[in-house]
Order: sequence, then C-alpha cells, then structure tokens
Amino acid sequence: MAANGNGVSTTPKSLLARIQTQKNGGICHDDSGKPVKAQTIDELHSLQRKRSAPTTPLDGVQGAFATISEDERQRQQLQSISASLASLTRGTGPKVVRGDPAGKVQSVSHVAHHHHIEAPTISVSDSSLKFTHVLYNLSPAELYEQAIKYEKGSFITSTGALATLSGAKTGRSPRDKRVVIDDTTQDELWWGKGSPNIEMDEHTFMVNRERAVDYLNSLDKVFVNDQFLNWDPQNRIKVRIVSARAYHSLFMHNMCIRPTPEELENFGTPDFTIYNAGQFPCNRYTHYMTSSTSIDLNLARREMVILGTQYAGEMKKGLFSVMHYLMPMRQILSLHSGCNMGKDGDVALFFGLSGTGKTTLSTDHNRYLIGDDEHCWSDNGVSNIEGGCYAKCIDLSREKEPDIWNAIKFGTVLENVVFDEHTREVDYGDKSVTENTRAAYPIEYIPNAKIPCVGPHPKNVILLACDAFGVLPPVSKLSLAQTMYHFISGYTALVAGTEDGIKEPTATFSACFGAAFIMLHPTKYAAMLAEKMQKHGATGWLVNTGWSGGSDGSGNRIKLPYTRKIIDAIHSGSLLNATYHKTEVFGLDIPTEIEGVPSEILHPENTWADKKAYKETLLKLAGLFKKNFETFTNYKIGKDNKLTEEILAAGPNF
Ligand SMILES: Nc1ncnc2c1ncn2[C@@H]1O[C@H](COP(=O)(O)OP(=O)(O)OP(=O)(O)O)[C@@H](O)[C@H]1O
Ligand SMILES: O=C([O-])CC(=O)C(=O)O
Ligand SMILES: [Ca+2]
Ligand SMILES: [Mn+2]
Repeated sequence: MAANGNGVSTTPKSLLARIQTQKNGGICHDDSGKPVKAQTIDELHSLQRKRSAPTTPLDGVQGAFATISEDERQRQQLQSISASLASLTRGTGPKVVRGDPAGKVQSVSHVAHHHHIEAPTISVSDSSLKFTHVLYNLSPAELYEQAIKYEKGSFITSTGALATLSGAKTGRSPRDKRVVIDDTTQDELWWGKGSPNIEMDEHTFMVNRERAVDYLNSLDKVFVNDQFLNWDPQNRIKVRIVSARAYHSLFMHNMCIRPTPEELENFGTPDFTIYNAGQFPCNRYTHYMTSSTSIDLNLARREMVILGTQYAGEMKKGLFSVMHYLMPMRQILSLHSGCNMGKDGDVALFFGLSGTGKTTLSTDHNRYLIGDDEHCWSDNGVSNIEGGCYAKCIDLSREKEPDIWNAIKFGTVLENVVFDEHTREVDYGDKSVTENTRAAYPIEYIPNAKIPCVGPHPKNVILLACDAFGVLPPVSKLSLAQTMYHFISGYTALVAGTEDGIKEPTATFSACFGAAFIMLHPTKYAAMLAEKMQKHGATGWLVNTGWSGGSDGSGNRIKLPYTRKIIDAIHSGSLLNATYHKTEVFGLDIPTEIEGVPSEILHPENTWADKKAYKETLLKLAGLFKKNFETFTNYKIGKDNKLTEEILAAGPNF
C-alpha cells in the first residue's frame, strides 16, 4: 500500500487502470504519423543508410557494357590493396576486408586471394592470419566520424571544420628525408652540398618499408586513398595513400584530385604509393637513420615510406618531390608556385618560399584560382598538380582574407589550431601549439576556383620574398637574367626567433624557391623556366611581402592591402608602363608610383629613418646573396653560355 500526496491511497491495480484510460479502443498512439517499416531497432537503423552507387551510368546504359560484375571489381580492388600491403619477406598480402571493423553491416567479406599459398599453415606467422580492414576512399563525413570516434584531439569547430593535432611534429622534417641511390638515380639526381636528397640504399629502404607495412598490418584498420595528381589529363599520375589515421585520409582527400566514381572503377594499379606509418618511429639502429623520423623515397619502386612524423604536409610535399622528378623527364617544368588567371585569360605564377604569400595572393576575389602551391608548365600551358589548398592560418582574419576564411567549413582539416572548448570558435591568433597552423580544403571551396585547374601560358612571373631586413623594394621589374638570378637564389628571410635570443632576421636561400622538393640540379629547372618565359614573353617581378621602414623590430610588415594593389597593377598591365629608376647595389628597376600605394614606400630607403643603417643592411644582404650564389657560378644554365654570364651579372653589384 502506498499513499500519494493527496492522502488518497492507491493500489498498483488502480494505478494501472488509470494509465490505461483511453477513449478509443485501448491502443495507445502518441502521434498520428505512419509507423516505421522496421520490426526491430537494428532494422530501423539500417533504413537510415542507403547504398551509394556511381551517379553517372557508363555510356548511358548502366551495366550493359560492363565487362566485370560489381563483386568482381571489388574483389580486384581488394586484391590490389592486399598486394600494396604485402610483406615482401613473407610473400603474401594480408587478408583485407572492406569496411569498418566496428560496423558489421558494411563489411563485405571479400578476402583477397593469397596467390602462392594454397593452404596457409600456422607456421607462416600470426600476422597473416589476421584481417586488416580497409577503409577505402571514405567520404569526408565518414572520415569525420572515424576521426572523432578514434583519434584523440579531433573536434568539430564552430564553422564545421575538423580540428586535429599532428602530434609532436607540426612542420616538415627535411633533414630526415632520404632518397634511394641506385645506378640510375646516382647520375640523374642532384646529390651533395645544397641538395635536399640525402642518400640511403635500397636495402635500408626495404627495412623501413617492412617496418611501415608491418605496423599498418598490425592495426585493425587502415585508410586507403586512390587519387590523382595533375589536372593535365595527359600527364596525370595515379597515387595510392595507405595511412593509419582518418586525419591523413581526409587531408589527402582534400589535397589530391578526387576521382569520380567511374574513374575509381577503372583506377587499376597506382603509379605511386605512400605508406604512412607516421605514429610509429623508425629504428635508430637502422643504417642512415639519424633520428626516429624518416621519410624515404624510392623512385624505382615508386614508393614512399613515412615513419615517425604525423605532419600531413610530408605526404603532400613528398608527392611534390616525385613530380619534380617525373615531370622534367617529360620536358614539363614543375613549380613551387601559386597560380591564378584574370577574366581575360592572363595567367600569373607566384613563386616563393613558405609564408611569403603564394596562397594568400593567388586567392584573389577578382581572379580565377588555378592553384595555390604546386604547378606544372608544359607546352600546353599550366596545370595544378593538386586538388586542394593548404593555407597558413596564423592571424587569419575574415576582413583581409575572406575567401580563405569562408573555406574553413565542413570538410576542411584544421591542423593544430586552438579553439574555445565550449563554443568551438577558433582563435587564429593563438600560437600555443605552433605558429604553423594550417587549413587544408578542396580547391572548389574557393568560390572562383577554375575547374579544371588548368590555364594558358603565364604572362607574369612574380617572385615573392618576405624580406625581414626591409631593404628590398615592395616591387621591382626584372629582366630575364635577373628573374633567373633570383629564381636560383630563392631568397626569403625568417624573422628573429622570440626564444633563442636571435636579434637579427635570418636569410634563407632555397634554390627554385623550393630546394627541399627539387630532385634535379636547380639549373635544370632554371633553364626550363628561362626557355619558357622567353618563348611566351612572360615578365618577371620581385615582390617583397616582408618588411618596410626598417628591419624586423623597427619596421613593419608591408600591409597586405598595399601588396594586393601592387599585384593588381602587375595583373592589369599598368605597372609595365610605369616610370622606373634603378636602385644601387641590387640594380632593381622600381616604379615611381602605383595607384593605391603611397609613393614614398616604393623606395625602401625613404622609409628608413636611419639612412646609414639602411645602407649597411642593404650591403649585408647583398653579401649574403653573393655568398650563396658562389655554389652556382661553375654551372652552365641551359645550352647558351651567354645566358649563364648574364645571370651571373644580374646579381648585386658592389
Ligand atoms: N603583405 C603581405 N603579403 C602577403 N602575405 C602577407 C602580407 N602580410 C602578412 N601576410 C601573411 O603572410 C602569410 C602568407 O602565407 P601563405 O599561406 O600565403 O604562404 P605560402 O607562400 O602559401 O607558403 P606555403 O608554401 O608554406 O604554403 C599569411 O598568413 C598572410 O596573412
Ligand atoms: O609543405 C608544407 O608543410 C607547407 C608548405 O607548403 C611549404 O613549406 O612550402
Ligand atoms: Ca600555401
Ligand atoms: Mn608550399
């Protein structure tokens, strides 16, 4: 017996009677909608997802001309992936299954056939008895779920981007890059002083490859991306990326060219494969290893292995290195540059080292974006290598860079940013994790992207330098020889480090504005650039996106709106017809006026209060240029010795 608050005693019987009080026949309806078709909760959940199929039927007649069945195609795909993951010492590929190990519904159990072994015996090894689940070309939404469920540090930001952490490494590790030296590469590639190619032998590569493959096979699941590089259809490269993290898979989904369902069906064997086992270190007892990070490139095997770094930029730039080898072999110039096109079809290239403004300045609301970082220049014109952009986010503002700001939405990978734990609003000014915060998004997230990402021959070649010494003019017009001199020099300056007590800016010289990625001697690329610029009548420009009014510390970085006005004047052709005068020491032609830019800043000397300090700094930088160029003085550039002499004479004179 229980008593309710009103003192009326109720029995269990009367309670039941009261709840069941219904006017219409005793069946309880809590709404008037139709009941769902499912009989069980599991069935209800299965209704939520429908199977996706290619959207455009081949030749209009779906399936009629298909040579293989869907089952057979999937089996071949899994066999190809199984072969990619094969241990080369145990002789067979692992058993691979498609789908998430957690989601039983989707895992279609197509086991790849083990070719050589009819009846596997227990003596082989435990690893060949286990299944590896393959998450093949997942969509951004699926990758979000994988990341959020399984990868610590993954969050959805207030604008829908996927915030991730790249771990201990928040930038590339160029000193840990290794390239296999063999009879071919020994002669073809650039080795030795100044070269980014640090040698390793084939055997050591195989040791690291096995380590990566074993690591990947030890996991319950791996991500596989099959994608393309290069929008030029004649020179398209098929790449496969095998990785352990949804972050890596989504990053490459965004950065490489995304195949259509039809292209994927006919993908076949990849031209190049990356094994990214970044969470797992290399073994420091291994020959040639000087740290626990190793990024190993084997051109003969068309493979790259990543151990000991999860920074996703290694994959992007690793493939760029491969293109810097493959494309020149086909007489195509590969470029570390941004690229955009005006309404009238005028194309501009933006060369520059990291942080000089390739992404910022090629993303221009008044022009079509072809690409922000990696291009090819062939006899047909320019083509982007990638399918996405990789923008620096530090101090990003909606006002100054609206298109990049708006691209940070669902699907975009946001690396190493700091956000409010409740609102998930990103604080782009926060450098707590790193200064190198980044956003990777598909190029079509930029409203005026030019798809397909190709264009005609460039009209302007803009060399960007972030001169923290503050002595290079905001813009100068270059002769062809000067363009080559500055292209080979590849100058920029890093600002004074805040921690290590360095008070002065540091000059960096990186040949072809990308020495970390080139495979051949810089003069090979330079000769090709000179030949193409000459043939197509392109004009070279040097734009300082760095300091004005003094070096870092006393001056300030040139305001982005001014740099944009300068770039506008280059694009429109108005700067070509300006009045110029030559500077001392560097011998640069600087314009006397540009619309929208205060004339006094055009000559750096005017902006320095201390003229003596200006001259000293100018000479100091010129000395650094001279010293850097010494390595190139004995090289011939192209067939023409005349050009070589002109280039040598186009540097600073003092
Ligand atoms: N005057 C200026 N011109 C260009 N960029 C500027 C200027 N002032 C400040 N910046 C800032 O400098 C940074 C340029 O970075 P950007 O992403 O364009 O580099 P990048 O050349 O594409 O390098 P990476 O090859 O590493 O991607 C941006 O954060 C931009 O906001
Ligand atoms: O590669 C990276 O990580 C960033 C980049 O674009 C560069 O350094 O040129
Ligand atoms: Ca960039
Ligand atoms: Mn870059």
